[in-house]
Amino acid sequence: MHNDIQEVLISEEEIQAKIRELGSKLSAEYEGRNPLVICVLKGAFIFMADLVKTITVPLELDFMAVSSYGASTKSSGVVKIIKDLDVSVEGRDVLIVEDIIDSGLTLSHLIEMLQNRKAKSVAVCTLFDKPARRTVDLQADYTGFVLPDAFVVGYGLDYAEHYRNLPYIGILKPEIYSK
Ligand SMILES: O=P(O)(O)OC[C@H]1O[C@H](OP(=O)(O)OP(=O)(O)O)[C@H](O)[C@@H]1O
Ligand code: HPA
Ligand SMILES: [Mg+2]
Repeated sequence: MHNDIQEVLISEEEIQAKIRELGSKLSAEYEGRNPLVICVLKGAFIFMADLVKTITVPLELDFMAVSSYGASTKSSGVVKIIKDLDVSVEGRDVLIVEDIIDSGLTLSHLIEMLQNRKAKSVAVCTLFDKPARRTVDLQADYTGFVLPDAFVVGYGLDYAEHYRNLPYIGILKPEIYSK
């Protein structure tokens, strides 16, 4: 285990098993529909890579980079688009892939934007959800794990850009935040 981690919440094996489950649900749902799968960078990059390998229907993918946390454990409330999509979503079945839903601000902003751009359907698949922290009314269509109200890192999730490469989800030692 990484020296800065106090506790592993979800192991690598549990994450991978859950992703296979999500992949088979999504494969059934999107049969014959050629979805456009959108990865919300940076956090969702590992989940996206593992998830699409478990989806068996033809699909296309694209990437968007947004940021609302910066080097903080609290959302700024302002969702900044750092990189927009390369392709049009008009008339497409869009599946947004997120690592985590916390306040819900990032996703509610994205969903509204994709609907304004006339996507045919917009669904959300998130690996982690912290419903206790929601400030807007939002629910994912597919959820991997429900988490307690604690700041977590690993499997794509960062604290000040670190720990994204950990293959599990963990809680940082408190002294790391106060450095
Ligand atoms: O529901 P919310 O409160 O909006 O929080 C969730 C969002 O916050 C994180 O991204 P962040 O802004 O930290 O960017 P990153 O993915 O580049 O780390 C995470 O990856 C989600 O996109
Ligand atoms: O718990 C979290 N960890 C890392 N990034 C985040 N963005 C929203 N919630 C979190
Ligand atoms: Mg972040």
